[in-house]
Amino acid sequence: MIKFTDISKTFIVKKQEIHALQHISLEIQDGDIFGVIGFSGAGKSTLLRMVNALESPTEGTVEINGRDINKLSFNELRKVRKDIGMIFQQFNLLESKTVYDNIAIPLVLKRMNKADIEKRVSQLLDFVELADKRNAYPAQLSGGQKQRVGIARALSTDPSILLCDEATSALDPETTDSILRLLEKINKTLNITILVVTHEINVIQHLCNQVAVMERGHIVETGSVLDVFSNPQQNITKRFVRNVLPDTIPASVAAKLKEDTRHYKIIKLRFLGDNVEENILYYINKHFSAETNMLFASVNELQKTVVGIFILQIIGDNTEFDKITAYISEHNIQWQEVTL
Ligand SMILES: Nc1ncnc2c1ncn2[C@@H]1O[C@H](COP(=O)(O)OP(=O)(O)OP(=O)(O)O)[C@@H](O)[C@H]1O
Repeated sequence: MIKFTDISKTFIVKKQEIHALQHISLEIQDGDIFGVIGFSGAGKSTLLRMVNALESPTEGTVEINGRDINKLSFNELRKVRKDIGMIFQQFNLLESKTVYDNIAIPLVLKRMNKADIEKRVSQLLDFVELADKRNAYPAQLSGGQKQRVGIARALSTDPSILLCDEATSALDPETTDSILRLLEKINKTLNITILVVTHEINVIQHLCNQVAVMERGHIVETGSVLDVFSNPQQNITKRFVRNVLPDTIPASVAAKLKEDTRHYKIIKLRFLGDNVEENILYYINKHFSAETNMLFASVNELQKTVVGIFILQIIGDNTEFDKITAYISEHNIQWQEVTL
């Protein structure tokens, strides 16, 4: 487990204090794919770099499997670092070395013998599906292939934790997808805990099971991806989530509604899992004296669970509206009134 307890980090630049992290407490369980999302400057990389002690906190503690990594001796820290792989947005490969040699670097530094290095690098090349690029140089590779080399290098020492700093931000959507599938395979088949920092919500959506949202050095919201995405609380979270799970009335529909002179209210419904299959709209139309009009609908899948968002105009008086919303609540469907 990785445990941050009340972490703060202040940088001092030209006598000015920069509060990069403020009172962060977070637990990342073994086996998690944990995503930290935030805009540029939120403090994500600083937080990530605390895990392998590339940054040390001004206050607070970082523990890995119960050991405070800032209290380790030099040799102990070296050992812990071997258990933590890291990949980067710009891949950080040595241009003058072949793919094989880049992957072998940590093993050479570890003084592994040549035959064992050969065996391990060959395994890794197969794992990241780059066996045919063994003798190529980084300049001859695509971005996705370079990141695969970075991943193989990070896995060479057989770590139990992998840190990913904007690992797909330099890649096109299709290549991003293939790297996300590879990271998922690493988590599932090698049982490696993955900590991802990103500003791309689709990375969290398609890869992570847990998420923390960072804003100006603080964690403002955290939880399972399903919980946070299906019911975001903070404005920044809503902004991110809206990009992958839209939940707003299209502008042209809103303009028409403004001209509607009938008495109506608007509600947003969020369905999770099996709830989606219930034909609630049919029931409302049949049993209440109100007319419903679907203004917006989206159905997506998150963590293998279906998430539906419907926005309904309910035309009728307030008594019927109250009955309808009571009925919806009874069915454990989240709803909220929406104003234009
Ligand atoms: N070594 C440093 N010295 C001084 N200030 C720093 C240092 N590292 C980070 N900062 C500052 O700390 C804040 C958080 O930076 P950090 O890189 O962690 O954010 P981020 O969320 O990862 O953003 P980005 O995605 O743009 O890297 C920023 O204001 C940054 O300028």
